[in-house]
Amino acid sequence: MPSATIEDLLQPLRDAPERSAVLLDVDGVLAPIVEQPDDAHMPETTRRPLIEVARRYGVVACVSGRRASDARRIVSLGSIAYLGSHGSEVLRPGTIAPEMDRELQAWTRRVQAFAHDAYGEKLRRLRVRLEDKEAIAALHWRGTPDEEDSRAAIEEVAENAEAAGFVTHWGRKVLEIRPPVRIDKGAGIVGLLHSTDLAAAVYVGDDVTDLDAFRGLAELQERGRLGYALRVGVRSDETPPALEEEADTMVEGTDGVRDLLRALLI
Ligand SMILES: O=P(O)(O)OC[C@H]1O[C@H](O[C@H]2O[C@H](CO)[C@@H](O)[C@H](O)[C@H]2O)[C@H](O)[C@@H](O)[C@@H]1O
Repeated sequence: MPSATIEDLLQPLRDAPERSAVLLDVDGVLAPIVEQPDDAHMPETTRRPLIEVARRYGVVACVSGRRASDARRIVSLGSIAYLGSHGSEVLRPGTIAPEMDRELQAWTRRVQAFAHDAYGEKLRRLRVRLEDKEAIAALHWRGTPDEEDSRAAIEEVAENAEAAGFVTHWGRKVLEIRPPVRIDKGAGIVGLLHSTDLAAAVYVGDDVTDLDAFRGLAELQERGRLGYALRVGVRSDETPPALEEEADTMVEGTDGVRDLLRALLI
């Protein structure tokens, strides 16, 4: 039996667009991975079908590890929702101020103080970059002169962070130092969609944090809020094995995502 094409898998969404949700991760999905997080951008060839998808489908949202406002800056579309800080923040369509999880917000000063102390001479010399996401601090080593040494130095920081009671999370050449509160893209999605009645939804992601989002779709199905769910992984040279295992299908890089958006419009 030939395996189903992406068009076949998207058919339940295309059959009922106004009762379907299109949920997209940002970095590595809509925006190609680049060395400097500030340089990330979404190509115009992806932006065009995304605008049309936002017009046609009932719910369209970006679900990112970045601050919600930062995700919106990159995608630059005001008519859709943004779930930031891995689902802990929501920026609703047309609004300016994001709603942030209060428990998470209460940790901001403690996380920033730890990150300030940890980001010392050694990490600066290795050219590791610190990204301040308020209640989450991220240390990036992509493109540093010695990525191996940088990662080793960051591993020490991770040990200290755990010992100090924070939670650490490894992503694509990035360590996140997080408060010990639940941070989960799946919970964010369930929060956004818990009162809807959706025929179908697709989630597209490229990293381990997106597995929670896959599980969020399953939770909505269990609660009777969602019919058909499609989990799409985006392949790269950094694909975590668990993503391939849990995805219903894989597409090739950000070009594959652009093609998926186009296929939603056929
Ligand atoms: O959930 P996402 O939208 O995929 O966000 C995950 C992280 O994305 C960013 O870091 C990643 O992309 C950078 C730009 O391409 C790249 O330089 C870095 O190596 C990647 O880890 C962002 O900076 C993080 O805050 C997000 O958590």
